[in-house]
Amino acid sequence: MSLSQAKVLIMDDDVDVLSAAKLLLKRHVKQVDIEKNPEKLPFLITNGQYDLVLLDMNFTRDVSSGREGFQWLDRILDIDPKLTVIMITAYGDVEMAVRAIKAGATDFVLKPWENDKLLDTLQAGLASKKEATGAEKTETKKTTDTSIVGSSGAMQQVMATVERVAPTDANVLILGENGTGKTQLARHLHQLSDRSTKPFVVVDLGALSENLFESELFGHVKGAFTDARDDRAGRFEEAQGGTIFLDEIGNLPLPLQSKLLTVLQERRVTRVGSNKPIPIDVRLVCATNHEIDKMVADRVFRQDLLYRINTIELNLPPLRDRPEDIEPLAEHYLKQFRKKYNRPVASLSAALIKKMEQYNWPGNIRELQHAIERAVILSQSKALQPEDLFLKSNGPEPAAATGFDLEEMEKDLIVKAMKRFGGNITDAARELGLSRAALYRRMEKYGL
Ligand SMILES: Nc1ncnc2c1ncn2[C@@H]1O[C@H](COP(=O)(O)OP(=O)(O)OP(=O)(O)O)[C@@H](O)[C@H]1O
Repeated sequence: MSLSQAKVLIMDDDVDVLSAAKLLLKRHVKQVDIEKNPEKLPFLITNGQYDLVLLDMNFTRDVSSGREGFQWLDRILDIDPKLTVIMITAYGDVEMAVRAIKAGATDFVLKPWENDKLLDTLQAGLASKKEATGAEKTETKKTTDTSIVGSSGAMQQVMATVERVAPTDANVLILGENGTGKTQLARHLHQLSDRSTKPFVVVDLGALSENLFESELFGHVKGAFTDARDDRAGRFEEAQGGTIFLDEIGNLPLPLQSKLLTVLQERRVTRVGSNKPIPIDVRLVCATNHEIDKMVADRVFRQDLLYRINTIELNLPPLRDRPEDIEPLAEHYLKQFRKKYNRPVASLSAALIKKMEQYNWPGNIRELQHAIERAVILSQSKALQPEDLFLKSNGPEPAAATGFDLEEMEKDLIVKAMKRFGGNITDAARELGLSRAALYRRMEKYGL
């Protein structure tokens, strides 16, 4: 849809913003209405009379968190999921803009805006929403992407082993730091196996409370404990014929380690509260980011269980040890997120690739994925630039930063407040609980 055909609603509690936007837009769109009170939103959009809503993130009642803006965004998309919603955010609030787009907003504009930029954003928003709704129908059937990106020497070795062992029923233990791709590799292994048409069941043992472990893994019968209102199959039974992936196996408490060992030896599970064993046919893949050998030496992990689960051991190296994989992974995510968020970013600049290769990626592939997602959402250029990529600082924190330096903290707060309010001294001072003069004095002191 072209902008000149669009009916637009602007929702902001600042009347100056409303009148400035209306003045600009009425020359470019078919209809423009303004509204100050967000409570009227549901009523206004229920009849589907608007093509686009320009929505403020920060209503006065909730100036800094944007929470109210998010609530209204949710509400709008509940009523009309196809509506194009463009968020208005204050300068310095990009974090919130990123969250809003992930939550379903089409795009955002920063306040104060440049008129041409605002018109471009609205036009692009209207065009992209249409494409997205068309694509939606074909996406629904899409299965999880199990491809493994990366062809460094280390990954080639891992992949060669995976291809060899996938068709067998050998138990596999995958070792690696958080975010190195252990779950992804387990999925891939399952896809390559003869069990690929059967279930792949993931159990995150790190996220289960200790008293739930047993019934989650092995199931329970009605009345086995207070909350057991019905018979329930455990995850092993769910995985029947397929693969069960036990993530964070290092978290399994010792008593359950012996139960798991028995299940693996006998290939049968017994639901909690029952005495009837059920035969199971599952392939077991486990993973951990703990030093499992050390856990055995410390007697917190049973050696005989380790022997059972690590018939084949795969080591996924951290990303910093395979820098050759960084660029292909970044390209992979660039394509994925460009499509998902309908962004015009086409490539990675050479300077950005260099910056990524020099970084140590403590969060590994997951961190890289999030960094590219954020950069794609925020970037204004065709090629992603180093400044588009927000990274935690390299290496450990300097020793001084571990203490509390009051002056540093004060300076930091002032910088943040000034950013948030786009350099507006009055607003920043109010947020900091200072008079304007006191804020000026401090800014001078810190050379800001
Ligand atoms: N080789 C790869 N190619 C493409 N994407 C990958 C690859 N490895 C991992 N990913 C993606 O990176 C993210 C993190 O991977 P995954 O969850 O498999 O890591 P993990 O090691 O299991 O993490 P954790 O230790 O926190 O459980 C996922 O979104 C996954 O799809």
